Amino acid sequence: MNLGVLVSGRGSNLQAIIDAIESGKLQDRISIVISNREKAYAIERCKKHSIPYVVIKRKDFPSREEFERAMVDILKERGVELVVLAGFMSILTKTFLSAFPMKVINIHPSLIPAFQGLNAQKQALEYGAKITGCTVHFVTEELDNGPVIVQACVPVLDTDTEESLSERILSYEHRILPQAIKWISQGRVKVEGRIVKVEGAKYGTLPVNPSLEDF
Ligand SMILES: Nc1nc2c(c(=O)[nH]1)N[C@@H](CN(C=O)c1ccc(C(=O)N[C@@H](CCC(=O)O)C(=O)O)cc1)CN2
Ligand SMILES: NCC(=O)N[C@@H]1O[C@H](COP(=O)([O-])[O-])[C@@H](O)[C@H]1O
Repeated sequence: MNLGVLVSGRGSNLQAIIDAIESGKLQDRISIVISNREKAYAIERCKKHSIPYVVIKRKDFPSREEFERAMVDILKERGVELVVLAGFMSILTKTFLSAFPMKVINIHPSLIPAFQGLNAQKQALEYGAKITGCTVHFVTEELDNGPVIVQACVPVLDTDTEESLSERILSYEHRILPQAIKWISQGRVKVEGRIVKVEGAKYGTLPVNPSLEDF
């Protein structure tokens, strides 16, 4: 599958995809990386791994619609079959999503629908949660509440700061995101309304549901 990865920041989830491809665990290829921030460290990762990238900034367009259309045009030109939001910090509208129906996935650092939006890790701490986690879901117009592909539970420690909890969650993000991409690439992810089933995957055992097979 041709992947298009959208980023805004450090790019550690992008790196997890790169590592999975370079190790042979993923047979897919990253056709293009789009960053909406010029100084995103994810861009340095693209340079290091010779991955095509482009910076497309919202402020360079008169409307959100034209911003999104510019991204769609590049992704279509590159023959992208699956769009992966890997720390992409802009809410997508129908303009973008209608161009890739049920072909956009996102990694979110909580067990959605809990703690949607920004700073999910901080929300969990402030709530006093003892368990949080991360989710890979299909992206819909609704924010952080699309059909769930896979979730991982992560404990919250009394001593946790936003940084320590974020790092613990990231260690699972870096596994469930490549795994979700692999399952989609294998054609095993079936969506019926809001229900997602991964054919042949083992459900019901934590901390990851369904159980990972490759990461
Ligand atoms: N239609 C959707 N778009 C996006 C989703 C989604 O589920 N549906 N997921 C997000 C990723 N995300 C959390 O996982 C997220 C990203 C950004 C925001 C947000 O409030 N963005 C602000 C700008 C914030 C900034 O620039 O710092 C905005 O777009 O106005 C919330 C959640 C990706 N898109
Ligand atoms: N609401 C979206 C959101 O909070 N996404 C989160 O941003 C981080 C990006 O890290 P990365 O740039 O190192 O992959 C990740 O923790 C991802 O789950």
